[in-house]
Amino acid sequence: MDVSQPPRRYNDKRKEYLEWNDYFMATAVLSAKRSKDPVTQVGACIVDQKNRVVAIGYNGFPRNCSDDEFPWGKSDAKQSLEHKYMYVVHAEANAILNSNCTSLDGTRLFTTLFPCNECAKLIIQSGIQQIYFISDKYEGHTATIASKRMLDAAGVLYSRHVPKQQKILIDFAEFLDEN
Ligand SMILES: Nc1ccn([C@H]2C[C@H](O)[C@@H](COP(=O)(O)O)O2)c(=O)n1
Repeated sequence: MDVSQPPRRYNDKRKEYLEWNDYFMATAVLSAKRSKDPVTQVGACIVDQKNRVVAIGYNGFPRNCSDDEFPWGKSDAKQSLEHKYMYVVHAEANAILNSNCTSLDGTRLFTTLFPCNECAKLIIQSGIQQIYFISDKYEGHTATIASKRMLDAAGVLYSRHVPKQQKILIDFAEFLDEN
């Protein structure tokens, strides 16, 4: 073998890189891993027209509202002060609030769960133009019907993300000192 020339494989572009949309949705999934919700962990990632990540968020209680004091339970009593829905900030809302840019006009939102009606209001008002989602588990629920009604009226596109790579492993050891 001609040792002066590295094996061909090191001369060519790596081929197993993440496609853009898988990269952005994986960022949303990773963000969801920060959620303390025992039932549903949601992550969101907002991307601008130059494929820059400008915001990420996950579902959780507001700042200074302790995850160990506020309730993570859920009950049928919609107005109960003892269930999470009264307090949790949705992942999409957190992403919008966390954005590091002055305007979200023309951006895309990658979210692990289809936005509810309250998030749809924020998405529309913030100028987000397209939504990619993984789960629509609340399809047919009132909040989702209202969400889609507003998104359709406002011309915000939404579609289910179809991953090129079904699984992405994060193994920190892979980045240890080169062997
Ligand atoms: N579009 C949404 C909808 C819900 N969430 C959050 C709110 C809760 O923490 C959780 C849902 O809990 P479940 O009803 O499944 O027990 O997901 C969100 O972040 N974005």
